[in-house]
Amino acid sequence: MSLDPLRPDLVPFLQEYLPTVRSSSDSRPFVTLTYAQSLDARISLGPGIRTAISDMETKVMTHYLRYHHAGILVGAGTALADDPGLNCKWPGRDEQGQDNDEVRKDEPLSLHSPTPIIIDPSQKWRFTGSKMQQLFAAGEGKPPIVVVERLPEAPEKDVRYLVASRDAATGQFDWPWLLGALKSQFQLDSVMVEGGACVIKALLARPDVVDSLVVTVGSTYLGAGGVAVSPATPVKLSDVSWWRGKRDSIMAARLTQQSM
Ligand SMILES: NC(=O)c1ccc[n+]([C@@H]2O[C@H](COP(=O)([O-])OP(=O)(O)OC[C@H]3O[C@@H](n4cnc5c(N)ncnc54)[C@H](O)[C@@H]3O)[C@@H](O)[C@H]2O)c1
Ligand SMILES: Nc1nc(=O)c(N)c(NC[C@H](O)[C@H](O)[C@H](O)COP(=O)(O)O)[nH]1
Repeated sequence: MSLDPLRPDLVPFLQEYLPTVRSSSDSRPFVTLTYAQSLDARISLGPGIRTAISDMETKVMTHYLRYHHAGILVGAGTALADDPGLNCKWPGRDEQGQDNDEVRKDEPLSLHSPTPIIIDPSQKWRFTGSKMQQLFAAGEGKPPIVVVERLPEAPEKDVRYLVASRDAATGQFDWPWLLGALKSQFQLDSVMVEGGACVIKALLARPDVVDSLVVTVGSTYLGAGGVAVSPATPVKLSDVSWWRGKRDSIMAARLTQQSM
């Protein structure tokens, strides 16, 4: 499936939320948390159900964001439910370094696609047979880094593994450690987090590791059976901007450290 051109006003709208070069002494990558939700704050029709919320205009925007990140991270729940490709289909930048829909037609899509990162402690997802593997084989995407609790006895071909530490309090992988390892061991200086619910909820509470938040709001209700993304406690935002498309709107913002 090919994409429509990017709506030009999305370029200035997103500019201040895109990854900036972080100082080499920074221990973690630039992190953008991004997802699409319905008007009733659902991200899918139900657990494990792949649900299109974004329309073409905002889908292109997601690929534009992918173009600007070195890594793209999802939880195992999303990898299993959606079988995502996680590549970048958006064209690229011209010789002047300007974002441009008309360039890069002849380059392989893998060149500017981010590296997929799957958080899969108990290794339920398989690269073998996935859409991601098909894209990699066709030169249209990169192979993944899978974040695991221990190395598998039979590692999958082309997969790189990151063995992660669990946070003593939550039993979950520790985000600052994990992000730091993606930078120090895999040289990823920017990571776009695409979900799903478990990952989004956890990171909405982490202004210490999230630099930008980009939420697409689709003009649809998914109903009470849908998977909600309400964080455990209130979250305050700053630097809020809205973009309005034909059907969807996009909010870009930053999480704040302030208490309510
Ligand atoms: N609308 C959107 O933008 C969007 C985006 C992504 C996913 N989705 C939807 O979300 C649903 C999946 O959500 P979900 O919450 O089940 O899955 P998820 O993708 O958040 O994955 C959850 C799993 O990831 C692992 N995990 C995540 N963080 C971890 C951590 N810190 N430490 C250890 N393990 C960790 C665990 O195995 C956990 O069970 C699907 O229906 C999918 O279609 C929607
Ligand atoms: N922006 C956005 N709008 C949506 O309507 C939707 N369902 C997702 N979901 C994000 C999740 O990561 C999906 O798995 C990927 O969007 C799969 O995308 P690709 O296979 O790479 O095209 N994201």
